[in-house]
Amino acid sequence: MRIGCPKEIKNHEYRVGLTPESARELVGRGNEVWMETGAGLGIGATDAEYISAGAKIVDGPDPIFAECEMVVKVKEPQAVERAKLRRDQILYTYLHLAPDPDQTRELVDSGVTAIAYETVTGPGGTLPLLKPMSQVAGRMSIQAGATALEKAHGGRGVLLGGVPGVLPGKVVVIGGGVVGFNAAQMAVGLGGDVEILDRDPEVLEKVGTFFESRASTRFSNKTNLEDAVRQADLVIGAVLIPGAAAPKLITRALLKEMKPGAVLVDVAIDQGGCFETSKATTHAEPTYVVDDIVHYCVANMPGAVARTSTYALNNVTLPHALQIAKHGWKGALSANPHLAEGLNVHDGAVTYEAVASELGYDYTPVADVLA
Ligand SMILES: NC(=O)C1=CN([C@@H]2O[C@H](COP(=O)(O)OP(=O)(O)OC[C@H]3O[C@@H](n4cnc5c(N)ncnc54)[C@H](O)[C@@H]3O)[C@@H](O)[C@H]2O)C=CC1
Ligand SMILES: CC(=O)C(=O)O
Ligand SMILES: [Mg+2]
Repeated sequence: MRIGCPKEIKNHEYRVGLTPESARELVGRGNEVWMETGAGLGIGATDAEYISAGAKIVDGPDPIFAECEMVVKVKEPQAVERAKLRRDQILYTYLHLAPDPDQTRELVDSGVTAIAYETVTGPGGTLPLLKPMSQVAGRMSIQAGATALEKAHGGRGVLLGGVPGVLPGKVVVIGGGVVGFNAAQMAVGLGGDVEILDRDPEVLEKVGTFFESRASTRFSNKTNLEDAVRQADLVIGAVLIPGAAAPKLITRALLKEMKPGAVLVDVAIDQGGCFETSKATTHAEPTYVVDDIVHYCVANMPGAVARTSTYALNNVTLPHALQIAKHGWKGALSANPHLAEGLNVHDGAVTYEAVASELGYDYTPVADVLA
């Protein structure tokens, strides 16, 4: 198969879909890999490294979108990229369609076969292609939140770990999944006063057992959540209902009851955000203030630590890319029901139920397109 990897163009996105090592694996199994010139520079990988891995370097994204059977990316295609997608082409990347009607419509209109990393499943309902980026974003959320808490960045001037004789900052993590767990690990490590809320008793048991007395846990209902948020210096929004838009758990009215200068980090922003006042920001301008509360809502947090993130991402995306390249998308998805969960759009149809119901499309089950 001819596989292409364009340079990412989202604001401050430095990751790349394929590392030179991944290109080498694909080429070694008889595939062609076309890399856009400079695609790997954000992770320190030069064109020369891709060439020695067996890839071909092409000028600009156009040859990739025009001539490759599969396009491997990191972020959702931006509008100029969507205009280049073709029927009979496979797009393999993060999509986050539920909160993004424009992207969904243009993917549907293009006829492309779009496989979303974030909805590919693993055993036990896990999301193995989202997991490494959630680990990164969870860990980064505490760094970002700690910085935003500094006065010069609009925060209330609280050091998360406190100092001897002064209490630490209160960190409230909403959602104890991968992002929440990793955020809690960092916050505990810094000496913060950490509380984790979730509504899944098994998640609460897992984090409770792991953190023991180093973090407290509470069931996430409206009363408990509001009580925790009122006390917080830093709130991490880390909830997910797979494929669906995030529920709005902190209303604008509740902001007025928070401590002025407190910080909200909405990691769930790529699914629309879990705070009513969240709107996506970029690494260039990551924060804004509403009612004295600092909001950090960067939708591609891992892009800032591109090298770590790209290698972590390729570790989980490459095995499926190899299968798609070997068997074609239909063969690979038919053989692997977990990968089939990744199919969001095919030949003008929406094939992921939560996206279809969120955005008012007819839902076509993946089984129907594989038949
Ligand atoms: N902004 C960014 O750069 C990045 C964002 N993300 C996003 O972070 C979000 C979280 O991802 P993961 O941690 O991997 O998901 P996960 O599925 O591992 O964890 C989500 C948790 O939220 C809990 N939850 C659902 N509704 C809740 C509620 N009402 N109250 C409390 N908890 C609730 C679930 O029980 C689950 O434990 C996703 O939207 C993901 O796309 C992930 C990576 C990067
Ligand atoms: C998960 C995701 O959207 C990201 O890593 O940017
Ligand atoms: Mg994202």
